[in-house]
Amino acid sequence: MRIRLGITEQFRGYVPLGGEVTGGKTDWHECLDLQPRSGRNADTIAKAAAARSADAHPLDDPGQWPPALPEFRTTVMRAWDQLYGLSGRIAAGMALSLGLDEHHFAPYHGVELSDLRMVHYPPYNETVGRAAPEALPMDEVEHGFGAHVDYGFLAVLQQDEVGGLEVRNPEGQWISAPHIPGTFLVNIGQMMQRWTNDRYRATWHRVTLPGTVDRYSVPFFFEPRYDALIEPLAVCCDADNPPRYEAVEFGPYVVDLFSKAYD
Ligand SMILES: O=C(O)CCC(=O)C(=O)O
Ligand SMILES: [Fe+2]
Repeated sequence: MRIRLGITEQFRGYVPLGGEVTGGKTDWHECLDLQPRSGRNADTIAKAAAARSADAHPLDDPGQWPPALPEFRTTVMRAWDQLYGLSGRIAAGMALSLGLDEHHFAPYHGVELSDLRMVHYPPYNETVGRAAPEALPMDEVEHGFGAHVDYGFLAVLQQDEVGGLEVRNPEGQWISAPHIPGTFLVNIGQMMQRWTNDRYRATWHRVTLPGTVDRYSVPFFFEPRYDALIEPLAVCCDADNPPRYEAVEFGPYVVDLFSKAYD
């Protein structure tokens, strides 16, 4: 397929059923990752980010779009802009909650690695599994999406009413996170945990194996800039609670994680 993630040399595009592995197990979902032309390795992402002009839309790339759906592009770009704006407002609220200026995180926002993802969980059965592009080993499939934390700043997610998303509470129990009409579910990502020195923990979440109906979800991953240096905030550290994390540059850090997830 022309826009398959693996062949586009981008961390974006179509990922077929069986094409994603979480925690060592093959997941039961397919998805489309819509994100700026960012390149497959740390160097090309950095160059693309530096060269991007202010008036070009982050998703403005003809190679990105399924050719059979001409209106898809306009709709997705509009959704992208709204979700990016909403995420920035949530980040401002989080800054205020930490006693910081509301604009504190603004210099760290970045379009180049942010990602609008459309996920489909087909009904789970042997026939679909055997016919999947990666010919799924059915005895190894345990989840629609295995337990994980998202990498970046935060994720703003919409899901249909089918259900199956679970989050882990501080006691280690998995609790259901059902569809609530008119709301988004917001997951904290790893970088927010590092910034806040564990005051805000990244949300462990997973999706159970689907039943007999299709499930759809649309997470938007709001990520720091490629060159954002993430280190514990002074307001979250003191003599009794010293910094627990080294500083990391987000771009190279996440490119390394992506490479392990898809190759
Ligand atoms: O489908 C969902 O509800 C969750 C998807 C997810 O966790 C992800 O894409 O990182
Ligand atoms: Fe996730």
